[in-house]
Amino acid sequence: MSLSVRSHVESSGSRVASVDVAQTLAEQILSRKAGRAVCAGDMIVVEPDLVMGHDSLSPSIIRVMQEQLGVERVFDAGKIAIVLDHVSPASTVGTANNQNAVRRFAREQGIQLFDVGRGICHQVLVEERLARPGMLIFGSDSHSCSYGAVGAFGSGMGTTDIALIWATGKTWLRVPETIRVRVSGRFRSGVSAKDLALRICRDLTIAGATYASVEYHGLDWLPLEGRQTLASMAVEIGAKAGIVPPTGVVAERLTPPDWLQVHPDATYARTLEIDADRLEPQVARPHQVDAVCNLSEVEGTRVSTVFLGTCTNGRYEDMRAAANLLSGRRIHPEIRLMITPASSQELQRAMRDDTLNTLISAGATLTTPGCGMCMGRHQGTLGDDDVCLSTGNRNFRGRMGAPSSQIYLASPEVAAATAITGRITAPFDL
Ligand SMILES: CC(C)[C@H](C(=O)O)[C@@H](O)C(=O)O
Ligand code: SF4
Repeated sequence: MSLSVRSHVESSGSRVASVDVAQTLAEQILSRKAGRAVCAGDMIVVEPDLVMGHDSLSPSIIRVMQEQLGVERVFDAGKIAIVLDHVSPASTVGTANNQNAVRRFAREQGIQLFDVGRGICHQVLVEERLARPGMLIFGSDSHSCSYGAVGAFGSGMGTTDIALIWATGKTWLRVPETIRVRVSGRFRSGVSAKDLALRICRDLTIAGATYASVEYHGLDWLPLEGRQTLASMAVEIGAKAGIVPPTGVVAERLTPPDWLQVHPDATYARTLEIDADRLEPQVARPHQVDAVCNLSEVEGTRVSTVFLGTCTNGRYEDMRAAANLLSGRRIHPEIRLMITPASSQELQRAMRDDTLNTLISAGATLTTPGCGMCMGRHQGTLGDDDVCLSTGNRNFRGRMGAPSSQIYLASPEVAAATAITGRITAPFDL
């Protein structure tokens, strides 16, 4: 790709590339961070705007930084956030000790810590407006692509890479190619952003966007929570990032920078077209996220547990959608309906109207905001032969507990309908 590039000096004095050719959103964000115009395939060294760590990996990140790299203090405490969300509150002595060590570290270093009960890292960073359009954000969690919901380039990294950023403030990456998903129309009643996310997994498959950035077009009307659902699942198709252009509600809430614009002439490796009008409820069967079919193909499958939660679908609107169906009804007597709000703020929103009361009156069990049973480590771990319908993003074998258990993934609407009948059920069939 040949570029015709102009460079200019911003008032701040830093040299920033401005480009005559159309760039993808990922190229625009990474050009700002690299200080020059970059395109897919370039190797760059960048200084991220924000680096997130959570209770699962922070203990080992701290060890690698201090013991292996020999660096005592983080590069800039103001650019780091730690969230205790994965097994929170702690369920074992080992977890409790690890979390206490992380608390001590955050206090000593002056790092902002979101403690037990505040919520899932990806939800908290958006609520706190720490994640904003145009930012480059890395997190010690594969679903850090979720920050694409607000027009940021978010990506997950492992312990060693995050430890290196905490120590030096820098990291390197290859600028990804971009795959465009172009959505037309709107969802009909009973269909939501989760069905779109699952449809994208079905069409692109788990390896279909390997190392790419995915741009979602045609969704200016989609509310923030729907964008979060969509962006959180970008990693399930192998993507490095998944970015929803910061238009509509996100533009109103977070004022994106002028330089971040969709350019229809940008180079896309591939374009996937989806008609939202014709989308049916989608379900991912065990044990792969792209084993997706129309709900009608698995309708009637017996389940023992329904889980409403996670960074993909644990927000107020998800609980509300479930409450609309559960209002005046009871869940099936052989079903456990576990509800784990994505954050304390989402829980409070559900308390302000009759959402929470409706869910609990229908027989749901409420747990502390956080990841809940998503990874099977507490608050509802599945036993042998349990069959769970989850609003989460992963259905790998044994993820939520026993290796012989099974996980189906679907929307909150399908979760509520299924909790009522005890079998996989479409929301409009009630
Ligand atoms: C524990 C963490 C490292 C993991 C991830 O990276 O995604 C978890 O959040 C998950 O959803 O599987
Ligand atoms: S809610 Fe689930 S998918 Fe999201 S960060 Fe937590 S464990 Fe990972």
